[in-house]
Amino acid sequence: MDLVNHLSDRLLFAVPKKGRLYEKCLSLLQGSDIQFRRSNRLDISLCTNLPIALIFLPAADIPTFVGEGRCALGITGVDQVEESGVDVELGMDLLFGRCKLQIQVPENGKFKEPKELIGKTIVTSFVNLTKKYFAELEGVSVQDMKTKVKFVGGSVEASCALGVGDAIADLVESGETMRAAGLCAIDTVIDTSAHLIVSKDQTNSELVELIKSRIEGVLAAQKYVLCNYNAPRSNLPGLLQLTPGRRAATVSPLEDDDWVAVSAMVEKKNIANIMDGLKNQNASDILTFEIANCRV
Ligand SMILES: Nc1ncnc2c1ncn2[C@@H]1O[C@H](COP(=O)(O)OP(=O)(O)OP(=O)(O)O)[C@@H](O)[C@H]1O
Ligand SMILES: O=P(O)(O)OC[C@H]1O[C@H](OP(=O)(O)OP(=O)(O)O)[C@H](O)[C@@H]1O
Repeated sequence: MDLVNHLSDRLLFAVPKKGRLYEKCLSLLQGSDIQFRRSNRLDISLCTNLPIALIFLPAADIPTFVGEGRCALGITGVDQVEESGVDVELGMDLLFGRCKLQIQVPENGKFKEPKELIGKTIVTSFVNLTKKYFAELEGVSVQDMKTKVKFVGGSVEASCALGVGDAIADLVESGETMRAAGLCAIDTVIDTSAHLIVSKDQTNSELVELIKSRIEGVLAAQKYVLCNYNAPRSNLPGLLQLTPGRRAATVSPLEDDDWVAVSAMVEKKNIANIMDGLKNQNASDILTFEIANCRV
């Protein structure tokens, strides 16, 4: 099929083709019912149920494609957006791919503070962010700074041991890679997480809003459970303080006038404590349900 000729009337949505964000993006697309089949080795997939084409790109290239208006939407890390310096709208924090770009030095080496690295060589995949950081540290423009910033495309953590640089600027999530390489962080350049990014030139706001609303629904379904219980009417004010719901709890009458049924969305991470509190205030038949999907 001549794919390119099928793109003109579709919204182009750039998603990472591999790496740390890939699996989470696929499950977000699945939860949003954006259906597609990805053919082997092909980086463009036409959606079968919406006028969208998914463009699979390296996470680092997505800001450029969206920033230049070639793709209306994209998913990538804020670190990549800041590194590219493009003007895109940060549409939504997707709450995964959370990590920090940090300045790291050999653990038992001579450098303890960022200022001691002025004039030294820093190795990174984030050349622009690292230059900006050191230019600010030196109090000069990027052109006039003394610190040298060297690009490598991956395995940045090996650079100090191999003598390629004095320090590195690299992403840290659990800290395992850094510790295994005998490095420690002495400062954070930027905190990052995956975001939905939106082109300022996009022309299909209706479809963009539909996709945003579906993704918001997937995120809310991950964050909340539905909690149902029966409550003595007299205890309702105290019980509703525990389960106020996202907007408000649903309270329905029961055959027994002294009791009501309550249904509310509750944050998953608090559910055990909330159920204990409901029980202490004489609620009964307390049930919680996973939310498969929702619109919020
Ligand atoms: N350890 C991590 N934990 C969480 N998010 C990360 C981590 N490493 C990278 N990311 C996020 O994922 C984005 C893409 O990084 P990744 O290393 O997967 O890129 P890649 O170069 O496309 O893939 P690969 O490393 O497989 O070649 C980063 O810009 C960052 O936002
Ligand atoms: O703090 P941690 O949980 O150990 O994660 C940090 C590591 O993850 C990223 O690399 P990745 O493994 O994606 O491969 P790369 O080095 O090829 O970029 C990053 O560049 C670090 O090396």
